[in-house]
Amino acid sequence: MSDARQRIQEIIDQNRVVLFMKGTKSFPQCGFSQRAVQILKSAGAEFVDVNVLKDPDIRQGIKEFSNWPTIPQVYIDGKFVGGSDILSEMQQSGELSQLLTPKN
Ligand SMILES: N[C@@H](CCC(=O)N[C@@H](CS)C(=O)NCC(=O)O)C(=O)O
Ligand code: FES
Repeated sequence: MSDARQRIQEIIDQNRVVLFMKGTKSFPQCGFSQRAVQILKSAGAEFVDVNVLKDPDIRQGIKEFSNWPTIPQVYIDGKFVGGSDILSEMQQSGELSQLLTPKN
């Protein structure tokens, strides 16, 4: 396993909700990432942010890991959920709050 792959696996194993993004949740550096932050916040999610701009290996690695070409990327319970468009759709359908509700 590559170093980036291993680090990504650890991050998603150790944190229930993770947003791989450009910038940080307090200072997003792209509108798409900002939208993802807003959606997660409005859903009341506690989440960890990973700034891919600070780490080119993670920026590339997360695309391969998820088989998804763009940032932001959200993981919930170790599973890839999607980018900002998917997050927005799931917010509107109510699926997002369902996913965020702990199962046990
Ligand atoms: N429609 C996408 C928008 C995300 C997007 O287009 N991201 C681009 C620009 S920020 C990207 O990650 N490009 C590759 C890169 O910058 O590494 C979504 O739903 O998340
Ligand atoms: S950084 Fe340019 S669109 Fe995201």
